[in-house]
Amino acid sequence: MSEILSVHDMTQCFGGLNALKGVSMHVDQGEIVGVIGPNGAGKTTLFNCITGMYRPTKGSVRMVGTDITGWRPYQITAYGFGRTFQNVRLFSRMSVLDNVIVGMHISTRLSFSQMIVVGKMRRTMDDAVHKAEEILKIFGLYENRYEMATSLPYGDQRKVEIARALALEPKLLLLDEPAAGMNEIETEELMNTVYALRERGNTILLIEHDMKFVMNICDRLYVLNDGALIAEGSPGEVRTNPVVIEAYLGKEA
Ligand SMILES: Nc1ncnc2c1ncn2[C@@H]1O[C@H](COP(=O)(O)OP(=O)(O)OP(=O)(O)O)[C@@H](O)[C@H]1O
Repeated sequence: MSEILSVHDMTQCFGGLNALKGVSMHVDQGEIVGVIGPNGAGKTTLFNCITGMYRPTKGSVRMVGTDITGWRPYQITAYGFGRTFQNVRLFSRMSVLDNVIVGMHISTRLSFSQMIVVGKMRRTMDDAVHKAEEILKIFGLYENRYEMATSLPYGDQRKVEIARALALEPKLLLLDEPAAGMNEIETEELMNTVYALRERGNTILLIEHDMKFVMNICDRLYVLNDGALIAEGSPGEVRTNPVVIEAYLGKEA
C-alpha cells in the first residue's frame, strides 16, 4: 500500500514542556487512522506540526515521499492536506453551497478573495457548483445547499466543514474531533459519511475522544499519552492493550 503520510521522531517543546516526544507514525492510501489519548496528550500539537501550524522542535513529516517539514500551512494545504478544526469555522453569511465552493479556491487556482466573489456569482461557476453539489450529496446536505450554513443543526455544520475540506480533493483529510458535541444520531450519521468517504477512496487521519466512533471507524489507531506514543494497532489490539487501559481507557470508564 502506498504511503500518504509519514511522521518521524516528531518532538515539540513549548518552553520546558515537551508536548510531543519523538512520535513516529504513518498513514497509507485509503486508510482511516485515529489518534487518541487523554486531554493534553499532544494530539492537537501533532496535527499542528503535521499541517505546518507549528514548526517541530525536532523530527520530520513526509507526504507522498516529499519532505514537507517546515512548509507553511498554505503550502501544505495546496500540496494536499485538507483539515477541519475542533471548533466549527464556517462563513456565517454564506450558504452551505458557497461555503463548500470557497474551499475550492486552491483547486480552481483562484485567490481566496476571488473565491468569495465567485461564491456570489455561482451560476457562472458551473464546474465548481457541480462538484460542490456532488460532495454535498455524499453528506446528505444537497437539499440544504441554499440555506445559510450557520442556520443548520450543529451536526450538519460540522459536515459542511468536512465537505469544504474535501472540496480540495486532498490526498489526506485531517479531522480534529469530528464527533465533538454531536448527539448519538448525528455521530451515527457522521460514521456513515466517513465510511462513504473511504468507499470513495479518501484517506483520513482523525483525532477523536468518542471511543465508539473511533473503534468502529478506524483501521488503525495510535495512542498518545503525555506526548509519547504508548501503543498502536487495530482497534481490537488497542482496546485490549493493558498499557492503554491503564493510561486512558480505564480512566474513561
Ligand atoms: N501553543 C502552545 N504553547 C504552550 N503549550 C501548549 C501549546 N499548545 C499546546 N500546549 C500544551 O501542550 C500539551 C499538549 O496539548 P494538546 O492540545 O496537543 O493536547 P490534546 O491531546 O490535543 O488535548 P485535548 O484532547 O484536550 O484537545 C498540553 O500540556 C498543552 O497545554
